[in-house]
Amino acid sequence: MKEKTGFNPQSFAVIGAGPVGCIVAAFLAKGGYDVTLCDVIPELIEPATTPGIILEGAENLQQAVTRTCTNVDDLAANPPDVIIITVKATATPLIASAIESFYKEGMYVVSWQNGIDTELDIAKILGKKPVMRAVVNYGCGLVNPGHVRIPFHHPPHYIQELDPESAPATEAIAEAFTKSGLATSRTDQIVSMVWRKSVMNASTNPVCAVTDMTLGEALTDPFVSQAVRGLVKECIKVARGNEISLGWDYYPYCMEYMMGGGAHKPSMASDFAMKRRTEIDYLSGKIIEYGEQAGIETPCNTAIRAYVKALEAKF
Ligand SMILES: NC(=O)C1=CN([C@@H]2O[C@H](COP(=O)(O)OP(=O)(O)OC[C@H]3O[C@@H](n4cnc5c(N)ncnc54)[C@H](OP(=O)(O)O)[C@@H]3O)[C@@H](O)[C@H]2O)C=CC1
Ligand SMILES: CC(C)(CO)C(=O)C(=O)O
Repeated sequence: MKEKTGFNPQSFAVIGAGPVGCIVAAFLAKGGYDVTLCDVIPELIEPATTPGIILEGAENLQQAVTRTCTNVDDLAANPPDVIIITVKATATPLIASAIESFYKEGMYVVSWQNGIDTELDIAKILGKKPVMRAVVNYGCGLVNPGHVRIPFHHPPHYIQELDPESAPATEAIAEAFTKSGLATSRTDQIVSMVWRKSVMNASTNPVCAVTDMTLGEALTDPFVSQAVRGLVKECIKVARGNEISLGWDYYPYCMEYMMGGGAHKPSMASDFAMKRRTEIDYLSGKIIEYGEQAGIETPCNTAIRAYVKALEAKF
């Protein structure tokens, strides 16, 4: 069952019971898989077994998971075939370290997150072989613990392994997701896919966080929308400077995708509302870092990162 060519995942652990993790856990459980949902906050996982996770909006479903736990170390007793990481990017290294204590050959770990290079944080600890990166194409928020509102869902989601030898396992995991109702495709262009999503996140998440605006409001406000467009153009320059292909039609695609977000407040706005650390280092921070690498100035990203960091410091 765990051989390279015959990987057939049956058990999944989802780490993080925020809206993104609840969606993954509910779909995989509906697909008939053994699903453990893990979160450090007991109240967030409590409803996941009874009455079950509730999804509403672009997807409508009520589904119980197999079990829950409050500590990644609890997974050691019965290690799952696949671990899906659905926490904010800043928590990834800590989780990878916890997984290391019970990791064994044949287990796979997926970064189902936003942000640039999150998968490298995992690979630094576990090596490349078990690590996969995904690009998530839904917008969501928690109404209550275990109750998720999904304003939009644009399948498919994308996934790729870091080590080419793990490609058959990626195919098997994508198939399990797809069979469960979350259409997911294996790609060999994950870096481009991550950047296509991250340019949107870097251009809107911090702006919506500091202005407390929805995507629709930020993109239609005469002044704020100029800031967003400036960020998008700067991020595109940085991608090009690093020879990362976004596709010839990227600018209109990206503006349309973000406008389609309408009344959704990006996840960084929820972080501000809850006074939590944000993913700014994995969005604007990475754009600035890659800009420096290619000799491209990034004044828009540098400014928005400064505002987010200054406000974050007050939490
Ligand atoms: N919300 C959205 O619309 C979308 C979000 N994304 C991305 O998906 C990822 C997850 O997002 P989201 O669900 O909004 O995140 P949330 O922060 O709402 O949920 C993550 C949960 O994981 C918990 N957690 C943190 N560390 C651990 C740990 N060591 N063990 C167990 N649980 C832990 C967090 O607790 P605590 O709060 O205490 O840290 C939190 O409850 C992010 O990268 C986000 O950018 C992608 C697409 C859409
Ligand atoms: C806004 C959205 C849904 C897509 O850009 C997102 O990824 C987030 O909320 O972090």
